[in-house]
Amino acid sequence: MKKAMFIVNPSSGKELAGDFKDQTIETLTSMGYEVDVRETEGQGDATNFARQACQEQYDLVTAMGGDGTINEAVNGLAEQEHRPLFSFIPLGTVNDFARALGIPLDPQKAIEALKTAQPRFTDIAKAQNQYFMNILAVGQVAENVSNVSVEQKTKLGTLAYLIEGVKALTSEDETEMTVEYDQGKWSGNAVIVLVALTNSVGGFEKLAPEAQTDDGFLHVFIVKSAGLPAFIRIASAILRGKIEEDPDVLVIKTEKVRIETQTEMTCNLDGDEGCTTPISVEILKQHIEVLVPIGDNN
Ligand SMILES: Nc1ncnc2c1ncn2[C@@H]1O[C@H](COP(=O)(O)OP(=O)(O)OP(=O)(O)O)[C@@H](O)[C@H]1O
Repeated sequence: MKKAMFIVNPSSGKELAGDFKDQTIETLTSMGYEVDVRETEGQGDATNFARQACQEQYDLVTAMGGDGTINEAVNGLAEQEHRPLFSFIPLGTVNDFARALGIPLDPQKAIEALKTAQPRFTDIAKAQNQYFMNILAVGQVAENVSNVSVEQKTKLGTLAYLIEGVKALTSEDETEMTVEYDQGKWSGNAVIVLVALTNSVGGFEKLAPEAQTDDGFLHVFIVKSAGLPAFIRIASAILRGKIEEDPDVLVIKTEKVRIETQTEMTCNLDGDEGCTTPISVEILKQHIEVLVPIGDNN
C-alpha cells in the first residue's frame, strides 16, 4: 500500500485545521494511501516530519497550513535524495503558492481537488541554506512585513501586509544595494528587491504575470524610487500587470542572484523572516513534484 504522511499545523488559518483534518484523511485513504498524521507543535516540526517521510520512503507528503507550514515542509523535502510527491491544503492568510499553482483557496475544494489532481514538477529556490517556493524580499518593506504580528494577520489578513507595505514604500526609506545577476550587476538606492518564482506575490497575482512555477528562472524586481507619487504609479502598474513598464522598476530574469546591502538587512522569505544580507539565491529547476488540479495552465 502507498504511504502518505499528512502534516497538519493545528494553529494555521484561524485554527481551521481541525475542521478539515478528517476530510483530508478520508480523501487520501480513498486515493489508496495509508495515512500517517503528524501535528506540528512549533517551528521546525513540519521540516522534520517531511525529512523523515523522505528518509522512510513515503510516497506522498501532504501539508495543511499557511504559507509558513508549506515552506517548512518543502524545506524538509528539498535536500533529500528520495523526494515523495507533495501536496498541500492552504489554510493561511495569503496562500501565494496555492494561487500560483491553481490550487483552490477554499480548503474543502482543495481537498476535493486532490482526487483528480496530477503531479507537476515545480521550481524552488535556495537562499543561503533556506529554500523557498515563492518570494524573497530585501528592503525596509520586507523587514516591516516580517514584523506583522500574528494578531494583525488573523484580524486583517492580506490587508495587514498591504498596510505595512504602503507605510514603508511611502516613507522614502531607500537602501543602498548591489544586485549581481547572470548578465550583469546593478548598484544604487532601492526601496525593495523582490526575487519571485511565481506570479502570485503577497496575494497579488499580477506582480510577475510572466513567471511560471516551472520556467527555471528567478524573476527579480528592483524598485528604485520611493515616495507617494512613485508608489501610486508603481501600484497602478502592478494592478495592470505592467510593472516592467515603470521607469523606476528594473525587471531581470536570471538563474542566480546575489544581493548585498550597505547595512545588514533581514530578508523576508515566503512571508516570514529569513536570512540576512549578503544573500545568494539560486533556482533549483523542477525540484519538487506537486499534485495540482488538472486543467490549470500556469
Ligand atoms: N501547534 C502549533 N501551535 C502554534 N504555532 C504553531 C504550531 N505548529 C506550528 N506552529 C507555527 O506556525 C507557523 C506557521 O504558520 P503558518 O504560516 O502555516 O500559518 P498562518 O500564520 O496562519 O498562515 P500565513 O503565514 O499564510 O499567515 C510556524 O512558524 C510554526 O512555528
